Amino acid sequence: MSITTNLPLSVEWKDSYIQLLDQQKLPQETVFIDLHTIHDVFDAIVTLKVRGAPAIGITSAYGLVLAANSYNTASLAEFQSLLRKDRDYLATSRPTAVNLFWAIDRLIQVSLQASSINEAKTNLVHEAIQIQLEDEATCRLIGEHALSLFQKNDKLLTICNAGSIATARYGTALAPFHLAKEKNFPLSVFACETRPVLQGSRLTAWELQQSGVDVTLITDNMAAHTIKTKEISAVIVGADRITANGDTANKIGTYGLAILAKAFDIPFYVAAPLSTFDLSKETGEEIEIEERSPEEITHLGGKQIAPDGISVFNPAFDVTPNELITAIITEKGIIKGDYTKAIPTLFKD
Ligand SMILES: CSC[C@@H](O)[C@@H](O)C(=O)COP(=O)(O)O
Repeated sequence: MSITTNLPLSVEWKDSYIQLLDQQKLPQETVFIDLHTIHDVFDAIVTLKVRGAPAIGITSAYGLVLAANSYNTASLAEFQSLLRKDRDYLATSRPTAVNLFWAIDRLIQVSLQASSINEAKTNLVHEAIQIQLEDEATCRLIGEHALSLFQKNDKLLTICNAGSIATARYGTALAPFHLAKEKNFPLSVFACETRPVLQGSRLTAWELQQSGVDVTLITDNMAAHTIKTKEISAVIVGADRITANGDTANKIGTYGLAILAKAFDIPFYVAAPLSTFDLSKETGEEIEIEERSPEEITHLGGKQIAPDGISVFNPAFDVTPNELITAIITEKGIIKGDYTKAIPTLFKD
């Protein structure tokens, strides 16, 4: 597999601990932090030091490995029960991205199949590494499929950071840009800054600039004007959870872009791995939307920008209804039309 970018890995297993790219410090500083306990992992997820659905999944899987390696019990049943408790603890870190639950449940299954504690510990670390390796291959395939939808010199619009640092590598919505660079295929992208915590300006602008991709930063309220005046050909976004009917939760602001895409009659694409689908939920109504602290809105860079005591509503995600989604791009190919019928075909071998 060829590697397109020199971007650092956002998550790396270092035999006895996790090395994490601190995404809160970007773009000013490229700082790595070491996570030694499941509590370090919980804190890193809650404080967005690691964010992006697949990266949260990978990190939480390694978090369970850290937990498992710390248990001091001779009983396999007790080991499994401790791991289940720690799984439940990590599950309370952030509710919306299903990749978190998907990854930690994979590790629980592995622990239940083991016949000794040593076997469980070995298999758990192998499974976590496997999740990360699979995600890299998956994201590259998503990038190839996405690129097949674009023409030379297309200008796209995106929001948040669904990039290399939100995944094992390449990203989902940003994968076609990394691949286009590798293939000398001219593409450009406008990145919405993504209030309130600026994943677009801090992370996407940084990541694509590092990779030499033609990226232009705009504020979120410039999207309609930009689509019109810059002749944007399509919008492409990532996803945190896709339900059985194709409704898609992603970063707050995504729904608005989907409505704009319809108004301008341009395609609206969602790029996501199969690990982001939640077939236990029929529609987006059932997705829990994380609400985060008011300070993310009332403060910017540590400075207060709103009056004391103001009421704040701070949902971190919104749900785009399936009828606004032109196609969903996955590692298994591109689906469109009746998602309730198309999505199950992705899960057939
Ligand atoms: C490939 S990442 C896809 C999504 O997780 C991404 O678009 C997103 O909404 C991330 O939100 P965040 O709050 O930064 O974790």
